Amino acid sequence: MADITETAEWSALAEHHTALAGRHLRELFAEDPGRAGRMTADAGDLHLDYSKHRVTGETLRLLTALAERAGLRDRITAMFSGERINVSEDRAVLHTALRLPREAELRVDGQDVVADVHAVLDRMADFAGRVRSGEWTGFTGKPIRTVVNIGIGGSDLGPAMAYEALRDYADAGITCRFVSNIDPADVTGVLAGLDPEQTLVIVSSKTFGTLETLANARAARAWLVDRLGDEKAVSRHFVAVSTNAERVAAFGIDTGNMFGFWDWVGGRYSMDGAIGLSLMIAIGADRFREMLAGFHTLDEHFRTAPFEANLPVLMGMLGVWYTDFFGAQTHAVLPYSQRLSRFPAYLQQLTMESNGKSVRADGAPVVAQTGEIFWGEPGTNGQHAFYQLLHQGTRLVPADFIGFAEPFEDVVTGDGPGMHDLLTANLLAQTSALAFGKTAEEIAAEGTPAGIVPHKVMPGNRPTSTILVPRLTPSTLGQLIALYEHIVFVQGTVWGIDSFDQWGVELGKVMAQDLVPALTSAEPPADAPDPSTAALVRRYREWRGRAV
Ligand SMILES: O=P(O)(O)OC[C@H]1O[C@H](O)[C@H](O)[C@@H](O)[C@@H]1O
Repeated sequence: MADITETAEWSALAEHHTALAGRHLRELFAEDPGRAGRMTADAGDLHLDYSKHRVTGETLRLLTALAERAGLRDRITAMFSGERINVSEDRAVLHTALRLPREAELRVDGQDVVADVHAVLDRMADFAGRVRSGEWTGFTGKPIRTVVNIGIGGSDLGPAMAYEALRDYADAGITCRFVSNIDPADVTGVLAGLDPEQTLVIVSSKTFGTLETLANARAARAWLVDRLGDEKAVSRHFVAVSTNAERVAAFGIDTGNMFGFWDWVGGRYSMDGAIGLSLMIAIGADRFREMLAGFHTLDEHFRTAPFEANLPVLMGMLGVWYTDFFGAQTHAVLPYSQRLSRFPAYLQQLTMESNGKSVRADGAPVVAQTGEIFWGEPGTNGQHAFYQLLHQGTRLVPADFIGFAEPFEDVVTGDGPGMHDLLTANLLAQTSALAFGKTAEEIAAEGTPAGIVPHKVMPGNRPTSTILVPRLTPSTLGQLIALYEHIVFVQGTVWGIDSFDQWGVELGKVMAQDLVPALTSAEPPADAPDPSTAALVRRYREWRGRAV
C-alpha cells in the first residue's frame, strides 16, 4: 500500500496548511462573504453549513483530491458491491444492504442478500406487530408492556440511542429498557419494579458469546423463572437476536424466536437490522422502515454525489484536515436535541472502534494520526459545563452542531418565545461565537477594566459544522446515522486502515476471564499478570474478606 503522506496531494495540503493556519475566520469571511452561501451542501433532509471551517475553496479542492488519491471512489464501489474489504476478518462489509429496498438486487457469492434481509425484516415486523397488538402474550396470558434489551456495544448502543431519539413515536404503550454493563447494578436497576408477566427480554448478541450479555441474560432469566415459578415461561418471555443459532439454543432460547443477521454486518453497524428489534416493537414496523429509507437516502447520496457536494466526504475530509494537519486530537458532537442524548455515545463506538488503529489494512504501521476522539453532550447542557474550554482553551476542538427546525412538541409560556426557539438561538450563538470570537478592542470599548479585558477575550477561529434538519423523525435519524457511518469510511480509506475489525478489545476480555480465579479462589492466588495488578488483587481480596 502506498504511503499517503508521500503523495503530491498530501504535500500540497501540508503547504496549504502552512499558508492558511494563521488566517482567522474573520478574515476569511471579510474577504469572501459569499462563502456562507457557497459552503453548504444538502443530502436528503440534512443541510450542512461548513463555512465556519478553517478552509477556503482551495482547501476543499485539495481535500477532495486527496480522497481521490486514496482511492475512495473504488473503495465505495467495493463496499457497496460486497467485496471482502474487512481483510483481517476476511468479510464483506454490507451494512448498506440492511436498508436496500425490497426491489433492489445484490448478490454476494451467489446469495440473494436483499431477499435474506427482507425475510428477516418481515419476520421482525410480524413479531413486533403481534407484541404491539397484544396477540403475543406472556406466559400467564398478559400482553407485553416492557421490552428489555440485553446486549452491549453494538448490540446496545444503537437501539438504546435510537429508542431515546424516537420515543415520541412509541405509540403502542410499550416502553423499552436497556441492560448492558456487567455491573450487577445495571440489570438489577432495570428489572426493579417491572412486572415479569408483562416483560419481554431480547437477548442481543452477534456472537452470543459476550460475557456481559450472557451474565445479564442469565440474571434476567433467573428473575423471571423465580417470579413466575416455571421454567416453561422462558419461551414466552425471551427472544434472541444473533448470528449464532447454536449458542442461542444452548442458552435455552427457542431458535424459532431468534432473529438473525450475518457476519457481513459489524456490531457497530447493526442497529438497522435485527438488533433494532426493540426499537421496532416500540415504534412499529412502518416507522422502522421509514428509518431504513432514511439510511438508504444517505447511502445513495454517498455512492453517487460528486465529492465536492458529498456530505460524508466533506465532513470526513474535514476531520482528516484537523487531525492530520492541525494536530487536533478530539472532535465534539453537540446535538441540540435532548432526544439525541445518547448520540455521542453511539458515535464513540462507531468512530473510535472503527478507526482507532495503529496499523493499516496491510499490517504496516499507519503513517499519520488516525481515529478522532469523539465526545459530546446535548446542547444546551454542554454550554454550562465544558464550552469554556471550547471557547477559550488552548486546544483546537472541531465540533459538529446538530439542530432541528421543528420540535416534536414545543412549550410556550406567556407571550413566548417557545423553548425550542431558545434552544436553536443557543446553537446559532455558539457557532458564531466560536468562529468570530470577540477582540480585546471590542471588549475594552464596552468599558471593561483593562485588567479584566484579557480574561474576556474570545479568540474565535474555532471551526464548526452546523447540520440543520427539518425535524427529528425515523427517516432523519437514519440519515444522520448513515452520514457518520460513511464519514468513518472516508477517513478509514485515507488512513488505509480496516475500519471493520476491533482486535484491540480482545486482550482485555481474555485477561478478565483469567483474573476471575485470582479474585475468587479460596487460597491466595499464586500469580497475577504484573506486580501492580497483584497488589490490587490482594487489596481487593482483603476488602472482600478473602485469604491473602
Ligand atoms: O454483539 P456481541 O457479539 O455481543 O458483541 C458486542 C460488542 O462486543 C465486542 O467486544 C466488540 O468490541 C463490539 O464491537 C461488539 O459490538
